[in-house]
Amino acid sequence: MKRLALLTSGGDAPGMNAAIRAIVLASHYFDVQPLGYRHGFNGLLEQEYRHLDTEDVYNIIQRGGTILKSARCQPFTTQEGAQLAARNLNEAKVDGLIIIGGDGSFRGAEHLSRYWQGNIIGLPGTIDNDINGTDATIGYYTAIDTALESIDKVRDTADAFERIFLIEVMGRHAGFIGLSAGVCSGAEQVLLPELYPDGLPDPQELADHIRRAQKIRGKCSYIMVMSENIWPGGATDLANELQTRTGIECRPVILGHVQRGGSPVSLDRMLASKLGAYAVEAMIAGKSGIMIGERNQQLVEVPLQQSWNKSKLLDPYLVKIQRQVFDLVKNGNNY
Ligand SMILES: Nc1ncnc2c1ncn2[C@@H]1O[C@H](COP(=O)(O)OP(=O)(O)OP(=O)(O)O)[C@@H](O)[C@H]1O
Ligand SMILES: O=P(O)(O)OC[C@H]1O[C@](O)(CO)[C@@H](O)[C@@H]1O
Repeated sequence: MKRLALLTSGGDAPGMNAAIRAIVLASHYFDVQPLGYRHGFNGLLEQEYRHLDTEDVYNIIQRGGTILKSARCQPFTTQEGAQLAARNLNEAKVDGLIIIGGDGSFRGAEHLSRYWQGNIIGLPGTIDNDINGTDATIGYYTAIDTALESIDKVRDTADAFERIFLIEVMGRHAGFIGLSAGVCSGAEQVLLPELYPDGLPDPQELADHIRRAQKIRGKCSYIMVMSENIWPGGATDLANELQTRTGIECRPVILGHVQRGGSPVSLDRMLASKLGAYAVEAMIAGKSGIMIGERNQQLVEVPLQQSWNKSKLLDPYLVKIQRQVFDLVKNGNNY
């Protein structure tokens, strides 16, 4: 292993820079030359890369985003795209490629491996935490805290005005951010894709829950945390629907891309640092076709396909306590 390349792909996530830093420092430590490709898989198609020195990763561990930039790349998904990427990697004399991204990026890794003989290792980097085989993904913990900071603030004003708020968080297909932010903010209701596998939540049930809260507690604040995509038209349309059904004002708040930014929290920096350094060691040991993850504080090597061919499950105990034990409205409690 003489020359190792790395790129960040898909939605950026806080901690990607910490992973880049770990890979670059470990590469230099083990006498391997690191190349950084920019703009995800686009960089492979455009030969947009440069050598990374230790000074390139100085002072980035605390920064959100990714110094290599990230992107989605449709042309890469074709046979011609992957063949071009393979040719370019060979031309740049790259022996191994580390891809930091989500499950889509890992599918891209598999696609590339059909045309390129070099070693490929994935590092789970996405705020969604929807990658099977690792307890957490780089960026997830920061996204929860970012969402929480906003939800706590909304609660203050909701409490003062005794209002109903629907707060939309990220996670198109996965409710990890929604569940964690809901539990940690003491939300009265959480709407997550995993809870409604066969369709939409019943708006009448949701309206009844709000009405019952007010019957038990009197006029009061009420927070519903919902994953994006759970309702057509999102929080705005659902707020309108529930306002019509309850006759009570319901306000939407869409947190959006703020959840992707910011300085990574310590857990994300730690995870990224471990996974990044280990990925280099695994490369040098000749490993390929794997994702490096962490389970029960142990580093694990997971075949890339396993990272997406099985859905990662929400913590069932957390779901249970949120929906049963903590549902004071359903339990008829006025606190
Ligand atoms: N089935 C596939 N075959 C080949 N390449 C793919 C495939 N799926 C995704 N990719 C490549 O990976 C890129 C990133 O994938 P995607 O947009 O799904 O993000 P991701 O890595 O899942 O991250 P996140 O979920 O955090 O946004 C795509 O733009 C595409 O270039
Ligand atoms: O920024 P984009 O391309 O609209 O992607 C948004 C999606 O990316 C994610 O932030 C994951 O990175 C999802 O939670 C969200 O649905």
